[in-house]
Amino acid sequence: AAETLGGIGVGGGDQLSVVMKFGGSSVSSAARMREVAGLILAFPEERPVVVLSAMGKTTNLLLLAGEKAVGCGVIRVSEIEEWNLIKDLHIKTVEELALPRSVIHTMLDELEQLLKGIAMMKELTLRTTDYLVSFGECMSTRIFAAYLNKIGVKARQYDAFDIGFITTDDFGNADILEATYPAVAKRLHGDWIRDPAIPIVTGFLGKGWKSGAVTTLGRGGSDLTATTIGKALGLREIQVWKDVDGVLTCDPNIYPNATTVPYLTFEEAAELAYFGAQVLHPQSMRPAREGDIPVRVKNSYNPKAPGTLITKQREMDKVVLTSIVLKSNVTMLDIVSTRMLGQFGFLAKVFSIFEDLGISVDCVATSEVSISVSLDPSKIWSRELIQQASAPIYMQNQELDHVVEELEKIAVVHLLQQRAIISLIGNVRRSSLILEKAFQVLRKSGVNVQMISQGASKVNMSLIVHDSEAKQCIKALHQAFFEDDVLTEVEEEALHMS
Ligand SMILES: Nc1ncnc2c1ncn2[C@@H]1O[C@H](COP(=O)(O)OP(=O)(O)O)[C@@H](O)[C@H]1O
Ligand SMILES: N[C@@H](CC(=O)OP(=O)(O)O)C(=O)O
Repeated sequence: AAETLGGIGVGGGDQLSVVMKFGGSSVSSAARMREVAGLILAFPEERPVVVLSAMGKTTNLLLLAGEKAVGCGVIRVSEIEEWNLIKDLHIKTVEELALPRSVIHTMLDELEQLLKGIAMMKELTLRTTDYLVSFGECMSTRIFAAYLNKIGVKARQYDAFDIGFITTDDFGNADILEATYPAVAKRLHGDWIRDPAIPIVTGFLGKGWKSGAVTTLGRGGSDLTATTIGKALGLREIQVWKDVDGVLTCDPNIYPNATTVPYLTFEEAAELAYFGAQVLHPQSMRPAREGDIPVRVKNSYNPKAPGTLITKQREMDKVVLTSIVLKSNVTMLDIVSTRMLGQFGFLAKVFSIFEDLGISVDCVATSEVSISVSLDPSKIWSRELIQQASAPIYMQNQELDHVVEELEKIAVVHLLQQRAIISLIGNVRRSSLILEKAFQVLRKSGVNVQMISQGASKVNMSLIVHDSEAKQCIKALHQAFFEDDVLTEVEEEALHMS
């Protein structure tokens, strides 16, 4: 028979049923942690695995503290502003939750030692950076598990790198390896059967299979931790709790009139994330799709809102456009063959150069003798964990110079910077309608589209414009597709035809 712990029914025989992931904004303070505990307890019929990100902006603060430690000297480490903010936030949270300081004391000591080590070595490798940022998730989960136990809800903290999250050794952007699924399932399920307690797992982290060192899954990687656990355990549902009402029709920071998209397919969500919507980690849909486990995006600040439900299929008949996504600071390359190689030899060579340099391409357009590509900004500087906008400009340029140098052996290359990709995620069966409307809007706004990429994906059409015009375009497109009540004739016709 199921015993009840603090309102959550946990019977040893029952399977874990859902994964609930809470992002940094959901657990940014003691008050928020209390609310999150309340949210978990509000579903007493569930047996959740909880995945947490670092509190608030801790990951950014750790990165900045590390950068400062490189240049400040051991003695001044204690004065690093970001280190003090991290320390104060975690100590304050522990105190406000009336927990003993010992919950995070060792972690804070180790973190200070690490910053001193960085200061002493005057260098911060990618491997050390991952170890450094891991303290964020290691602390938030320890605090939250201790709090649940204190209020009588049995919980057990886990570091993902100790329970089978095996990854490649690409520090800062590691990929999860297949061996992770059986290992994580065995550990979490086994512990649950033996001694039921809500697992509280660190998001974002893994263990490199060769190095044995802590790795991170790329910014926002806790979403991927959650879907990986969902697939590993074959759970009923994966919930990702954010600070917005779900996936929205566009980034609310760009245009506040964005509204919630109630349903998405895995494919739509993956494209949306890949093309830059910060709301989901680009790789996070893969395990959910493979395990066919629904993902629900919910707002921890507004739990009553229905959120977004992401599943394998959905009714597409009435769908025209679902969401508009912007990827800024994109670099384009126009590569015109010098005809030293035949056409297929030319294309093969261009892509082998990208492969050799580890550079990902987002959009591609070709003619007989030329090829235009846009380069994924986060991938060009993937070795830089801090978001690309703040990556040192010399580093960006060095990497680009290298690409151009290699390509110039077989082609004339024009580098076009400060471009933006506007991705229209929607029903590609209505591509003519979507493009007609989009081009009408852009023409009225006086914007010239520099490249179009459509066809490879069933749900996405991409337009490249100049960065300086992009936000204005998003606003105008949003108004035309989502705010004009009256369907235009052409839309009605298309809907009738379907
Ligand atoms: N299309 C979109 N839908 C929803 N949120 C978006 C979208 N594009 C960008 N965002 C931003 O993503 C944020 C949520 O993602 P993230 O910060 O990773 O959440 P968390 O840290 O809670 O996991 C939102 O606060 C919003 O500003
Ligand atoms: N803390 C990590 C991982 C993460 O997923 O965070 P969030 O869920 O707050 O986006 C980051 O900031 O990248």
